[in-house]
Amino acid sequence: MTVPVLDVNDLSISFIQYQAGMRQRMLQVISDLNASIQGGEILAVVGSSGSGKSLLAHAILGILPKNAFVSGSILYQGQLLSPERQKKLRGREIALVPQSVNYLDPLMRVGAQVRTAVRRGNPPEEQRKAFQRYGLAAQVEGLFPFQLSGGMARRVLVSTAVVSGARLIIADEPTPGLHPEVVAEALNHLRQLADEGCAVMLITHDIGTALAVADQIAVFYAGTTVEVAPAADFQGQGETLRHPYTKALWRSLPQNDFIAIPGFQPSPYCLPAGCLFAPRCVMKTDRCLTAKPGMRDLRGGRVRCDHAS
Ligand SMILES: Nc1ncnc2c1ncn2[C@@H]1O[C@H](COP(=O)(O)OP(=O)(O)OP(=O)(O)O)[C@@H](O)[C@H]1O
Ligand code: NI
Repeated sequence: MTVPVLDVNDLSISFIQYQAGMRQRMLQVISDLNASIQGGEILAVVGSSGSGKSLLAHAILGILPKNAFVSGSILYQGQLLSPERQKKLRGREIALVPQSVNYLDPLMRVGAQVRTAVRRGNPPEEQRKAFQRYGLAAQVEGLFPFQLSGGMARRVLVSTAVVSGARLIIADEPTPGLHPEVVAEALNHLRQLADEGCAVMLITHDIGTALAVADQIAVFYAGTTVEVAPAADFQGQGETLRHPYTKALWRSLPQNDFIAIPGFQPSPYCLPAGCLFAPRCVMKTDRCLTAKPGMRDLRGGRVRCDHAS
């Protein structure tokens, strides 16, 4: 088997919080999270707000806040991603396509910004090649970020990732608020990069977006991975899916049963003792309320549920 470009094993993240009287406590926000991406593959990370998607991206890039305490391991090309290695690879082999144009410097022309990201070759030449590839007219390089439309801004952001020559591309929520054509275009760009051999992590809360381009879907819930499934398993009534949450999420979509899952995702301040989904689960037993299920292989995917079959 080939070595995955990215391999996240049992990642946990806690924040040290100081309370009155110098007391401190650890707030666990990510628990035993797993994810892995091969070159040529798009892994979509799907989960509702607060499930830990952005924290995973920040942990990979090495840009977590200073009070974060991390355990578990993140391997890049089979080797541990130490803080030194993260610093060396960030913006070179590992690139972020950020959420919005706000990540661009508002006072710098976009062509110049993209040129500073070039790691190989002649910067103006590489920048122009990227703009041409993404259908940005030559005069766009002279514009400031506020002069770009939403679609142009996405193309500039993806150009920045491409000129860096990255092997691992992390795209955080590239879609909300964009026109459907722009969304489709942004997703196509990610697909092209994967087809050229990159490993792509697409972070989204929308399963529809994920299914449009991803090979694998990792479903996050309350800071952990409950399931990793091939995209093709999201079909019909969800019979081929593994975790009760994934099945319920799939059936809750408007195009399916459109029935919301009762209850709420627990906050890091009051996580359940056993399975994090147990309080909302129709399959729970007494054991689920006390014992945390591990992640296991099942039918070509992975699941964190003792009852899944
Ligand atoms: N610096 C921090 N200190 C304490 N808790 C934090 C910190 N940053 C994030 N969290 C908590 O960690 C959890 C995961 O946050 P994260 O931003 O990764 O969620 P997300 O899945 O990206 O959500 P969204 O879809 O809204 O972007 C949330 O409960 C959030 O409140
Ligand atoms: Ni986020």
